[in-house]
Amino acid sequence: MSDSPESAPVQSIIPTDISQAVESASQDRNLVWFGLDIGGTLCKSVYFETETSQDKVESNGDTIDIQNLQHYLMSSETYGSSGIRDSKLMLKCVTIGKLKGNLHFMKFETHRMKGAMELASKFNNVSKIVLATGGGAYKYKEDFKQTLGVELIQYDEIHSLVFGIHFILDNVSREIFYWDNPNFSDTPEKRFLSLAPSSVYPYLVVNIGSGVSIILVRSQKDIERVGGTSVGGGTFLGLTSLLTGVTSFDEAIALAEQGDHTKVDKLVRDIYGGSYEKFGLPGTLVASSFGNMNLDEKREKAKKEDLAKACLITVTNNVGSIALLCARISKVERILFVGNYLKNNVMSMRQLAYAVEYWSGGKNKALFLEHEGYFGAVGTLLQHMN
Ligand SMILES: Nc1ncnc2c1ncn2[C@@H]1O[C@H](COP(=O)(O)OP(=O)(O)OP(=O)(O)O)[C@@H](O)[C@H]1O
Ligand SMILES: CC(C)(CO)[C@@H](O)C(=O)NCCC(=O)O
Repeated sequence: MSDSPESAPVQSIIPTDISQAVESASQDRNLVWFGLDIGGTLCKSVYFETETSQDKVESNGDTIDIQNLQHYLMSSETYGSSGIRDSKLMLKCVTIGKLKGNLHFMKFETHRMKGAMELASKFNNVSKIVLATGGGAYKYKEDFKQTLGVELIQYDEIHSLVFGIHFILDNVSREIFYWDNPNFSDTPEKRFLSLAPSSVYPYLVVNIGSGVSIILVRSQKDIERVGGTSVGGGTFLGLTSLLTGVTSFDEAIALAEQGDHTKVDKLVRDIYGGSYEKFGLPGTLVASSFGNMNLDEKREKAKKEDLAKACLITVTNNVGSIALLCARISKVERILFVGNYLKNNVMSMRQLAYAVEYWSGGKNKALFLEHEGYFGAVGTLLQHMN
């Protein structure tokens, strides 16, 4: 089988040369289950701590490594230089396939994959196979085999995402939320919706990762990638780093929180002196992102904070308007925004909520999910175990 994504099947097809390994790992009930979503910026990892692995701890020769692994993962919420565990998202007592257990959510920067593998190599024999999706499931397949002797079983990233969303909606009651009055009050209310997966269809899912994929989901299995844009979370992080010198996403967000993008962007009112009423464009609308930065006097006054905020608004508005166009073309009202760009990024969520509500005349609503970046990784476990 080719490792190229172009030739990837919808679900994993296990090649002959590893089918035996997979078969024996499945029969032997793999001791430790990991689902990875190895993206362009972040590697998301879901660890399924099962009752089975607890049984094995008592009776198996691999006992020490499993206990060490479990202890290593659970005794801290940070690992190495970029790894973190999102302990608040942990799910207790979920059932996947025939197994019950707890789901733990972790992530680290993909460019640190080599270090992560070195770390993993310290826990021998705990897993013969690891389920994986995202571009890195292809890019790092051989490295996993060579370094760890682990077979990466590949699953398609968009199908994994949708399977993961469906499962989480089915298992978590406070998952979907929206922002009430996103632009009219200083502290907009975050409100949860209880929507059964079956009543959420059809919907558009806008996955804001490094780049952005927009998927029309008619049912769990009837999905279509209806759009995308290369201007996504990677663009925000890249441009903000370039313009302000920040070195992390958290720093970029913190800077943007203090900024004023109107010092950088050219607004409708800068051009009209007010609103462009005939076509419903308010004076405060951005007419041209970064459109004031060709002027020396404006450039001198723009602070790093303002530049960071302008980057955030540029990316967010662009994603919002492409999402809305896709929703119109696809004739759907519900738009779910996911992906790690939204992590601790209330500014972008509010902006998306406001833009979607405003430009659709209240017809469309922007919805968000608590497990924002982990659906793909969860989806690999579901596809393999069900
Ligand atoms: N700790 C972090 N480090 C780097 N980027 C972060 C971090 N937290 C949030 N982000 C944002 O999340 C984006 C990556 O999101 P996500 O993990 O959903 O995508 P990805 O899977 O890496 O990308 P793609 O799906 O395009 O391959 C980054 O581009 C950045 O904007
Ligand atoms: C390439 C992927 C699918 C990798 O997850 C993502 O980064 C993406 O959808 N980028 C946008 C590509 C485009 O449609 O222009």
